[in-house]
This record gives sequence, C-alpha cells and structure tokens, in this order.
Amino acid sequence: MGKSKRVGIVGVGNVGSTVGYSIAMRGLAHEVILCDHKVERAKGMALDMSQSAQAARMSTSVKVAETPAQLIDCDLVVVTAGSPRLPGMNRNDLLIKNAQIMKEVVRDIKTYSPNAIIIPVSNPLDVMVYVALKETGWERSRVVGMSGILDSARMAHYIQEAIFNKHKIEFGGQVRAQVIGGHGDTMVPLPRFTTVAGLPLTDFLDWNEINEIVSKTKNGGAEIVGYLQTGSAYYAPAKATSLMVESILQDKKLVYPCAVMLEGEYAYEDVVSGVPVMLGARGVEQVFAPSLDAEQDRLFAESIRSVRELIDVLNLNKFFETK
Ligand SMILES: NC(=O)c1ccc[n+]([C@@H]2O[C@H](COP(=O)([O-])OP(=O)(O)OC[C@H]3O[C@@H](n4cnc5c(N)ncnc54)[C@H](O)[C@@H]3O)[C@@H](O)[C@H]2O)c1
Ligand SMILES: O=C(O)C[C@H](O)C(=O)O
Repeated sequence: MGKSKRVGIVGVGNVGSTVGYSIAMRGLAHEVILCDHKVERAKGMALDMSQSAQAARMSTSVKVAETPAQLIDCDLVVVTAGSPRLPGMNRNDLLIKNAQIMKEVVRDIKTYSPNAIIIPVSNPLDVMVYVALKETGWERSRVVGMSGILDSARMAHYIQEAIFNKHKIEFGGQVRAQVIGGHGDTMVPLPRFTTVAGLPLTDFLDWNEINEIVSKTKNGGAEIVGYLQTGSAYYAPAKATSLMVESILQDKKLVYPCAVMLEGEYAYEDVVSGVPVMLGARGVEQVFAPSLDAEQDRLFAESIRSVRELIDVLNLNKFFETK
C-alpha cells in the first residue's frame, strides 16, 4: 500500500477517470484527488471509486478539487486535461489548445504541490512534457510523460495476434516489445529489441510480417479513434499510466520507455522523446540510450525532428513568453 501518498489527477475524462480507478483498485495511494471543470461529474466518480476501493479491500480515498489550485501537496500529479482527437485528426492538431491548458494546470501544480512529480498524458505528448518542464523549470527527473508503455503494449498485442494466427501458439503475456521516440506518427518501434518468451521475434515472424506490425503499431491510436468516433483510447493508456504511478510511489525502479527531456542522449538536447527510463521515488532516476543501428538512428532522428517542429510552432506563437 502507498501509505500517505496523495495523487492528483487533472482532467477526469476517459483516461483520467480510468487512471483513478486503477489506482484505487490497487490501493497505490492513500488519497486520490480528482480535478476537472465538470465538478459534479468528478464528485460522482470520486464516490464511486472510493466505494470500489472498499469492494477491492483497499483503503484509497478519492476526493475532488474544484480547481488545480486546490490540489495541495500532492506527491504525484497526472495531467490528462485537454481534448482528445477525433477521426481524421492528427495528435498534432491538438497542439495549441492543449499546450495552453497544460501551461495553466502546471503553473498551479508548481505553486500548490511544489514537491510533486508530474506525469503528462495529454497530446501531443512529447511537447506537453516540454511545456510542463519549461513552465515549472523543474529538473527532468520530475516531469515524465506516458506513451512508450502504451505503444509497446500495442506492438506486443499485434505480435501476439500474428504469432497466434500463424503458429497457433499463445505466450501468456510473454511478448516484450519496445517502442522509443516520440508518441506520434514517427514513433520508433524496435523489432530487433523485441523478444517472445525470451526468444527473438524473427524465430516466429518474417520481416514482411514484422514490418506490418510496425506500421499497425504506429497507427494503433488512430485505429481506435476510428472505431470510437468520439475520442481516443483510454484503457491501455490508463493502465500504462498507472504502471508509472506504481513504480514511482513504490520506488520499484522499473525501467519503462517514457517521454523525458533529452540531455545529451544520442547527442540531443532541449527536446523531449521516449527512451527507457528507471522510475523510482525520485521520478526518473536513470535515463538509458540503447545502442541503435544506422536505420534505427535515422528513424529516431526523424522522430526528434517532428517534435522539434511542434516546439518551433509554439516558439513562433511566443507561447513561452506569454502568461
Ligand atoms: N499519451 C498518450 O499515450 C495518450 C493516450 C490517450 C489519450 N491521450 C490524451 O489525453 C488527453 C485526454 O484524453 P481523454 O480521452 O481522457 O479525453 P476526455 O475528453 O475524455 O477528458 C479530458 C478531460 O479534461 C477536462 N479538462 C479540460 N481542460 C481542463 C482544465 N483546464 N482543468 C481540468 N480539467 C480539464 C475535460 O473537462 C475532460 O473531462 C487527450 O489530449 C488525449 O489525446 C494521450
Ligand atoms: O491516438 C490518440 O490520439 C490517443 C493516444 O495518443 C493513443 O495513442 O491512443
């Protein structure tokens, strides 16, 4: 149990509410505080989650803050406030609107929960992490974005499906896939770093099949938006976020691909991207830059370029200069 740990969740729509529920179900925190413009809805959800915690024999208490300024002394704050994309949209189309929301929310977190670790989830994710870092001025260990766990889980899903269709073998959740880079169309799935029950992926699938999985993984979010029509995925995003919460609050020091500010990894600076990081009580405790071959290196560079383009748009709009 995460005794005396307080987690804030700003934005209690599909993802935020599912994160809150996951935390309550596992009793990861003593207190979860939900914060959304839709206050009455948040109050109803808070009661429902607190009661579900009791049903799960957990003591997590879920409450509501009417504004981010009422999120006092949280140890960790998850930010899912902002719009999701709709069919036909790219995550980048959310840039200006969600960046403004992130900036305002994070300003309050900095004031009222000055020791918190922040997990941005809103899209476009890498730039939201960048905005949160610039707005707080905190070190990179305390602002870490969720995306790589989700993208890797999607890749694992498509791999498991393809192996089952081809060989009729089920592997009981033993696919270990790895996706790095930004959480956008230029994400970098790494089949060469992917194993199935400890065996190389290429023992099961040929490169045509693997390349198909890579493109399905990149399109994984859009595929779900196409079905849902009114928003985007939330079960896998929320599970991925709660794994990060758990590793931090319980100081588990698990290594997951997450979005962090690069400070020299692969010779990049002042840009956020997904790489494996160790998550513990101090937030990001280690950042790893796995050795890439020339092609992986090229794809990672392309992904960095696309994140930088969005940061440039914000700079052109004087986003970081205005209040
Ligand atoms: N990083 C990822 O992998 C990932 C995965 C899924 C979703 N997302 C992103 O997460 C965000 C949320 O997705 P969702 O499906 O939960 O959307 P949603 O519309 O269901 O929920 C968003 C919530 O944010 C609230 N909100 C907006 N502005 C706010 C503010 N200033 N303060 C407090 N609350 C505010 C809204 O009232 C709404 O309840 C989207 O930007 C989506 O693209 C990212
Ligand atoms: O696809 C989206 O817009 C939401 C999220 O980034 C996802 O990958 O599910």
